[in-house]
Amino acid sequence: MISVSEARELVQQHIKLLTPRLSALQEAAACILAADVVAPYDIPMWAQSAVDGYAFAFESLHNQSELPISQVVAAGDGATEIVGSGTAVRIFTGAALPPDVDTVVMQEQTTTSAGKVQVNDSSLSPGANVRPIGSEIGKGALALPAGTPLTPAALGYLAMLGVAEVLVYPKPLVALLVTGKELQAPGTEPVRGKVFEANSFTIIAALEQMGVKDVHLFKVDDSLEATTAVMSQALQNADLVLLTGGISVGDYDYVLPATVACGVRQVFHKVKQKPGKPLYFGMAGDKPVFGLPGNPASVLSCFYQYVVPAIGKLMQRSNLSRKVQLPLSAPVQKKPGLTHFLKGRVENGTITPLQAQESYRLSSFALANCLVEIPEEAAVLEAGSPVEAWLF
Ligand SMILES: Nc1nc2c(c(=O)[nH]1)N[C@H]1C(S)=C(S)[C@@H](COP(=O)(O)OP(=O)(O)OC[C@H]3O[C@@H](n4cnc5c(N)ncnc54)[C@H](O)[C@@H]3O)O[C@H]1N2
Ligand code: MOO
Repeated sequence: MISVSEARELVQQHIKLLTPRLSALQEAAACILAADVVAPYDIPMWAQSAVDGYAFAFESLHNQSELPISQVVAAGDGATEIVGSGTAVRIFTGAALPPDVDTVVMQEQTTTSAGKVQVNDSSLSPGANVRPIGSEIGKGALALPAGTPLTPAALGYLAMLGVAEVLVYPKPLVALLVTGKELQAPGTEPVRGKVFEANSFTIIAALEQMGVKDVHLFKVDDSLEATTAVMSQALQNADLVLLTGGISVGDYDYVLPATVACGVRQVFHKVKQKPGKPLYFGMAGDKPVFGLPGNPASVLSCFYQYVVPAIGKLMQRSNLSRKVQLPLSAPVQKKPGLTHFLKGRVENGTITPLQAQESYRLSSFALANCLVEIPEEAAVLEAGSPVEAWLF
C-alpha cells in the first residue's frame, strides 16, 4: 500500500494537460487561456462621454460661458454630425462624442434656459469627462497573456474588447459511474435493503463548484458485464472517468476486474489513508480513471484530495486546493499507519475536528469547511499542535 504523498505524486505524474480548444466565452469560465489574446479594436472604439452633461469644443468657451444646444446624443447614437464651433450638444454617459467635440461638462455644473447651456465649472480643462479612443486598450495590444485564469472579470474584459472565442485548456468531460444495486433515488418510497443514492449528488455538485458542468452520469448494476460495458462506453467519450463504489474486496465489487477488461492500466490501488483506503487510480491512454471507495464520506474525501488536483492538472489550474496550517483546538488521537482526513471546521484561527467521522456518514461533512490531515505516523496530537487543513 502506498502513502498519501506517493499517491498524490503519482496522480500528478500521470495526468497530462487536455489539448487546447477554441471555446465560446460563455463556456470558458474558470479555464486558463492557452494563447495570448490581442485586442481586435481600439477600446473605446470612439471617444465617449464619461458623464451625463454637455459636450463642446473646449475652444468654444474662449470668451463665453453660454452655448446654444444644437443636438442631443444618447448612448448608442452614431453621432457623426459636426456640432459646430460655439455650440454645445446634450450628451449622456457612454455616448460617442461628435467628431469636432473634445470636452464634456457634468450637467450638475451647468444651468440651462431657452435652449442654451451655461457652463459653471471654472476648473474645466480640455478633454475633461471624455474617455479617449483606445484608452482602455489599443488595437493589436496584448489584452491577456496565455496562462491567465478566466475569472469573471477576465471574461467580461474580453467581451468588452469584442472577443467571442478564446483558445483555452478545456474543462474535462466527466463520466461518473455510480455502482451498486442497493441504490434508490432520494424521493422514492424506501425499499428494505436499499439506501438513498448520495454520491452522484456530492460529486456533481463538487464538479460544478469547479466550473465542470459536462458530466455524464451512469447508474451501473453490480455485474462485471454491466460495469465493463458502461466503463468502455465512458472511456470512449469522456476525458475523465470517476466511479463510486465496487472497488473493495466484496463478491459484488466489479470495478477492478472491469478496469482490467477495459485495458485501464492500474497506477495504484489502496492508499494508507482513512477514509478511502481502497482508492483506485489508473490510466486508459491519456484518460485518468478514479475508483472512489463507495462510502459517501470516502468518495468526497478522495474527490477533494485526488480528483480536484487531477482536474487542476488537466486544465492547467494550479490553485484549486487551498491549504492552511493552524493549531488544533482539541487533541486528536489515532493509531499510526494511516493518514486520517478528518471533517473539521476552520474558525477563529484554529481547526476543530468534528464528531461523526465514520465514512458511511455525511452529517459532519455537511457542516465541515475543511478536511484536516493527520499525518500517517501521528498517534497523539495535543490541542495547540499545528495541523494542515484543506479548505472547501
Ligand atoms: N473486508 C473488507 N471490507 C471492506 C474494506 C476492506 O478493506 N475489507 N474496506 C472498507 C472501506 S474502507 C470502504 S471505503 C468500502 C469501499 O467499498 P466499495 O468501494 O466497494 O463500495 P461499496 O461496497 O459499493 O459501498 C460501500 C458503502 O457505501 C454505500 N454506497 C455506495 N454507493 C453509494 C451511493 N452512490 N450513495 C450512497 N451510498 C452509497 C454502500 O451502500 C455501502 O454501504 O469497503 C469497506 N469494506
Ligand atoms: O474509507 Mo473506508 O472509506 O475507511 O470506509
